[in-house]
Amino acid sequence: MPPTISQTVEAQDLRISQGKRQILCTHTLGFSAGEVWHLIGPNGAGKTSLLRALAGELPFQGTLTIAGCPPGTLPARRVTAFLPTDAPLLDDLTVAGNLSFMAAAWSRPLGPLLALAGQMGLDDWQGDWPVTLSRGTRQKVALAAGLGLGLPLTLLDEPFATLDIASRAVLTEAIRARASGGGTVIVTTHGAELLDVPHRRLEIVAGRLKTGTA
Ligand SMILES: Nc1ncnc2c1ncn2[C@@H]1O[C@H](COP(=O)(O)OP(=O)(O)OP(=O)(O)O)[C@@H](O)[C@H]1O
Repeated sequence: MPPTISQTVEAQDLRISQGKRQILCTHTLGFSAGEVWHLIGPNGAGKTSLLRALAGELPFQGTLTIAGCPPGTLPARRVTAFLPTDAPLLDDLTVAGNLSFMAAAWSRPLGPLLALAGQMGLDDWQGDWPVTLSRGTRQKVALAAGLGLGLPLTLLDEPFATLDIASRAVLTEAIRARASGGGTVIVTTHGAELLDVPHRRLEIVAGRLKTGTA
């Protein structure tokens, strides 16, 4: 089982840049177990950049820790699922192979990944190769894998964007369930998809992160 973590993310004097331009800063920030955060802001505000910094894919200045460890280090990666838009799949494995690989790589049971895949209508696609799938279907595979792992920190970048209506409902429920199970979930959307999920707001305003209630 992944460790239970009460304070999943902590940041102090965090500054994130793209090239030479600082795009985001915050004095202090903390995300705890069981919380869903809706990360919002206009196009280009820095939402993806923040998620990439949390996932260890973008350098930053200041202090940022995931479960007490710097992003990108092995202990932090073991507890983080990052689902970017167009999340990559392993193209030389079938859909079923991708799900099995993810479960094995994270030492997690395969059942929840398969269950979520089934709820998203992927049962008929298990033997297919990712390269033959539509963008939305690929995204479903990635979401089933990422959320099915049940890791302490789940980062979802516009996860609803390519999903059909039925799968949007499945995803909403999976986000709610992940938080109920003690996970921290950070979700970017430009819409009101999280209306039915208890959550807090994390807004980027003029390059600064502001927290609030939904
Ligand atoms: N690889 C890059 N090199 C240079 N600048 C970049 C790069 N990626 C993003 N940026 C810039 O960083 C800023 C923040 O981009 P980011 O993708 O984080 O915004 P976002 O809030 O996720 O936007 P959107 O809602 O459009 O997805 C933008 O001004 C963007 O132009």
